[in-house]
Amino acid sequence: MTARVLDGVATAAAVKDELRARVAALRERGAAPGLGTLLVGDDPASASYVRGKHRDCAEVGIASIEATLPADASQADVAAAIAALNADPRVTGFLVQLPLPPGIDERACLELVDPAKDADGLHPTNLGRLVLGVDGPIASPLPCTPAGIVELLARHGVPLEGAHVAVIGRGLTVGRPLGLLLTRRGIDATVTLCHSRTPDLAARVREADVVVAAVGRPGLVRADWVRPGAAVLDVGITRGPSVPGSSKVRLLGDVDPAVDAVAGWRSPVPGGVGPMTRVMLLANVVAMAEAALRP
Ligand SMILES: Nc1nc(=O)c2c([nH]1)NC[C@@H]1CN(c3ccc(C(=O)N[C@@H](CCC(=O)O)C(=O)O)cc3)C=[N+]21
Ligand SMILES: [Mg+2]
Repeated sequence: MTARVLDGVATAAAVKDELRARVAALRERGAAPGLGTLLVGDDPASASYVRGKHRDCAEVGIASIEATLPADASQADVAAAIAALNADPRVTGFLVQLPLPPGIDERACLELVDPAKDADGLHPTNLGRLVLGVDGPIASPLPCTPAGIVELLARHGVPLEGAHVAVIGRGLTVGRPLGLLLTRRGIDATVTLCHSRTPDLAARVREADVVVAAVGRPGLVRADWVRPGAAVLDVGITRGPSVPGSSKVRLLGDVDPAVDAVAGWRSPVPGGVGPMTRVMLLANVVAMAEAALRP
């Protein structure tokens, strides 16, 4: 067997087409959506992700507003930049690119974002709404990677209702909110949320119809861990050694490529969950701009 590909590039393109029409409708009503980004410091991977987000915005007609601060910015500097984005009428949604430099309190910064402009869905109010399972008075933004994973599976016809999902990783942006999303009424998966202290991780993965690996350890999920036919989603991205004779670095996922011989579905790295994460950010910005028009 060779696993079928959960194609994040094609799926994100289809979602973008739908968003383009909604953006055009918003513009006609004088409510042009705008994404703000705050990048602190000069980590090359973070800078490249932020550039990618602005490129995505241009593709669907969303304005983008870039704020940057130097690596030695203080907590007060970051707080002031967040306050400016909260107040900027061009910005209908924004994100603070993570990770922030050492010495900056990430959680404190996330709490300063206006929940109605929280494009990442990581403000405690929005995470709380995810726990409660309600859509608030504003369209509650969902964390982008979990939302992208659910969308990627749905658009390939992989069922979640009644499925047993093993999520590996309990981080703020992926594992923890994904567990909450998958167990919502209407999605109805059963979730085992695994982490670095889970005894016998291989056995937990073997029980799963759907496996999501979000750890950042290359090749962690091995072929003999995977139930034949399972869907395996790879969220890990580790920059490996450069490709010989090229300036390009190899991107390594958390899933051993040998899993392809066993799994029914697999999302690749690159080209799987990453593009879906990016497009769900756009979807949040559009939904928040639409919500801002409602009385
Ligand atoms: N506030 C905040 N929100 C985030 O959503 C956020 C963040 N901070 N910090 C970093 C992580 C990481 N992340 C990725 C998004 C897209 C790709 C992506 O498109 N990856 C390409 C490969 C791109 C490459 O690395 O060369 C792919 O998988 O095909 C990867 C990683 C969002 N994050
Ligand atoms: Mg189990």
